[in-house]
Amino acid sequence: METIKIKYFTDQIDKLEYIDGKSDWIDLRASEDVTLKAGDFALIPLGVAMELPAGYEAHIVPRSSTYKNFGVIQANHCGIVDGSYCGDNDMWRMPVIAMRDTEIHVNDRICQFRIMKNQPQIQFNEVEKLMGKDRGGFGSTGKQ
Ligand SMILES: O=c1ccn([C@H]2C[C@H](O)[C@@H](COP(=O)(O)OP(=O)(O)OP(=O)(O)O)O2)c(=O)[nH]1
Repeated sequence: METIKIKYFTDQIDKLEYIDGKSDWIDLRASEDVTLKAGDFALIPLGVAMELPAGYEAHIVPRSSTYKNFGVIQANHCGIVDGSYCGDNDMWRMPVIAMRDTEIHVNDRICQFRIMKNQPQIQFNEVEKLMGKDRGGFGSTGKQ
């Protein structure tokens, strides 16, 4: 079990909940009404700031139903919340592009997140040649 210190910027959204059993991703809610025209970009405020456990970051992605329900695509595809994003004003946001005219209402569950362990420290060791066999890529194994 890990503990996350959380600050809510509004009492208009339900508290975040870890639900055991179904999916361990945690839904995030819009903390304001947002009206968008097709093609608009917006940073949807998620109404929370958190201090993650040491050595963790968080990944934010859409819910499976986000596009169907709201007609928006997450502009950065996967949001990365660094552990250092833990100040009193570091509210989480979801960057979106509207594909149709749409309304997102306060307290709508718009995306989801999980925490992930930071990768180990990495140093790059430059070489002239790699000894592995070329694998090919980008369709090299065909279609079927
Ligand atoms: O979908 C996201 C992505 C990021 N963040 C917050 C947390 C993250 O730690 C911070 C900065 O993100 P990142 O470093 O990926 O963005 P940047 O474009 O490099 O901005 P910066 O200049 O703030 O580093 O913004 C969000 O709230 N939602």
